[in-house]
Amino acid sequence: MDSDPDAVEAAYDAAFDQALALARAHTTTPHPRPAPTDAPDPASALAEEDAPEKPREAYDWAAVYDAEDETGGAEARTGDAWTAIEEAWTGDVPATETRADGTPPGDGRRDAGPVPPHRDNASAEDTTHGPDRRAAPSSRSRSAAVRTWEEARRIALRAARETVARTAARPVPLLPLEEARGLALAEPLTALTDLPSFDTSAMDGWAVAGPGPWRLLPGAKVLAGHQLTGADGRLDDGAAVPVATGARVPGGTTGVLRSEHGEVTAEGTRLHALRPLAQGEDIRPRGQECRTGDALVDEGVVVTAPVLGLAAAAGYDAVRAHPRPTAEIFVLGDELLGKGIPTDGLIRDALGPMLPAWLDALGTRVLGVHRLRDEEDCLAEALAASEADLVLTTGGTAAGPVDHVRPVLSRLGARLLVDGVAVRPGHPMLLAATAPGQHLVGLPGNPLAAVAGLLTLAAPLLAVLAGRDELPLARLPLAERAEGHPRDTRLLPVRVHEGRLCPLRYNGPAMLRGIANADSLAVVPPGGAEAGTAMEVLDLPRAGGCFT
Ligand SMILES: Nc1nc2c(c(=O)[nH]1)N[C@H]1C(S)=C(S)[C@@H](COP(=O)(O)OP(=O)(O)OC[C@H]3O[C@@H](n4cnc5c(N)ncnc54)[C@H](O)[C@@H]3O)O[C@H]1N2
Ligand code: MOO
Repeated sequence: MDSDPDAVEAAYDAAFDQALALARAHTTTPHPRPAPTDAPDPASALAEEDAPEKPREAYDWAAVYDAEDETGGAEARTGDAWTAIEEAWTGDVPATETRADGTPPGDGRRDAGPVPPHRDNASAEDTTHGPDRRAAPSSRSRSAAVRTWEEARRIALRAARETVARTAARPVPLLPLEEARGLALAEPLTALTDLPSFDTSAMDGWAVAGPGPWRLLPGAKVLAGHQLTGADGRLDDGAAVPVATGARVPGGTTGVLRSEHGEVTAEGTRLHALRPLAQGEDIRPRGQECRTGDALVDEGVVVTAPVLGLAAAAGYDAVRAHPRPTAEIFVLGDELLGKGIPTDGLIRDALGPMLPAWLDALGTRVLGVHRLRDEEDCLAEALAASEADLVLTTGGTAAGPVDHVRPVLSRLGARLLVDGVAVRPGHPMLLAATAPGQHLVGLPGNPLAAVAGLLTLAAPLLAVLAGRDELPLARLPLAERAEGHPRDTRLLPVRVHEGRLCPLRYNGPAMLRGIANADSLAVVPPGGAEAGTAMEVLDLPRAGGCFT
């Protein structure tokens, strides 16, 4: 892209006008209404409270997408654009009942294969049990209506909770501290000792007994990790002994006089205080931080660097922690290059390098990243063979000629729990139950849309599978107005500056420039939000997985 700002603006203008024309033209195109069906919708049956008040329409994603994609840097005009796009949506579009491949039932677009036998161990509410792995090609999987962003997250959480409930008997390993880093504690960390475990000097100076001046014990001192030398381990009233920070103070000590607050006279035998010394001053009493058996850290808290330190200080060599859930990534697209400069209509795969780092930070063990060609059989084979707790695909979630994710899920008998989310970018994202205890998140190919899918569906699911505390979303005020989508939630890359959220440019679905410079994603409600409004923010998992 031309780096001249005027040229960029002009390009956006042109693209935008074109998109608007497309969107407007689209209002005249009637959408097919799917045949009604009485069959229950598994994801709707999942929870009554998750059901949208009324079914959302199936969007014409192409028209909307075209407009959105080109406007990442030109937010000022999006209000008008959204209005026009909104008009384009008012056509005859309801399609709440679709097959997993996105086609209405009975349109004969693809032969989904024979109906799989009914599983007798799973109910319609079951969000965890997909078909048996490598099950025979099966019937269509039926989708839910497009979900709100909040509903989608709740469904992902619930799906994971049900999986956990079914596998609760799985033993939780006792892991050496160094192996527990990044995992969630499976039981509370309770102190195995008092901390400090002895009365400790907080300063370098002298341990003194009673009021001064004091008599210095000849040749005696107490260093950290050592006993009092040259005395019987106790200080009598009126006595003092040099002491180091961290040393155990001798019995009888009433305070520690800092080295800069004392003066030694009479050829090293007398100690005078240069300022008053309070009773107990600069002594850390035994048990000041905790007593043996006190709860130090709750179950579900991630073992971060400070938790590791605290566990060690409190006497632990090993802790019980939830093993990392596993994930396997399938990056789809014939256009993707693994290295080098993009050329000849080919582009670099941006998701293969990005997702493992984030999954690692989300507490996941990534089993592999595989780039697959846009071939249905190849995808079906790969998905059926995966043993990961969470399978992630990138690309192929839309309705193009090589968008195979939904058809393949249908073929494998997977059940769509979330089939499109009212969020921008990323609305073709999906969540499916693919096998007992296994889920699949289909991330759209557009890179920022993939990030949105990762944080909307995969992050809550993985948090539960990893036994982690569910982190409440933080709220911060907006530094300026955030443009929103008229009807959908918008996830907007933001930087936090002086405690306020500053929206970033280059936030189009195909762009990573905004998110790469972002601290978080702001959850912008439909219609946008004015400066000063407190917005929910999604923390971006920090790559590296150190949680420090
Ligand atoms: N007829 C329709 N077209 C589109 C729809 C639709 O519903 N109907 N949805 C649009 C929306 S919204 C999005 S988002 C994308 C989703 O597309 P897919 O998930 O099918 O992804 P692809 O078509 O494979 O790729 C989209 C875009 O992203 C680029 N891409 C894909 N993978 C990568 C990667 N690993 N690294 C970098 N870039 C990647 C790809 O080249 C495309 O440009 O579909 C819209 N169209
Ligand atoms: O435009 Mo799409 O919304 O990137 O998912």
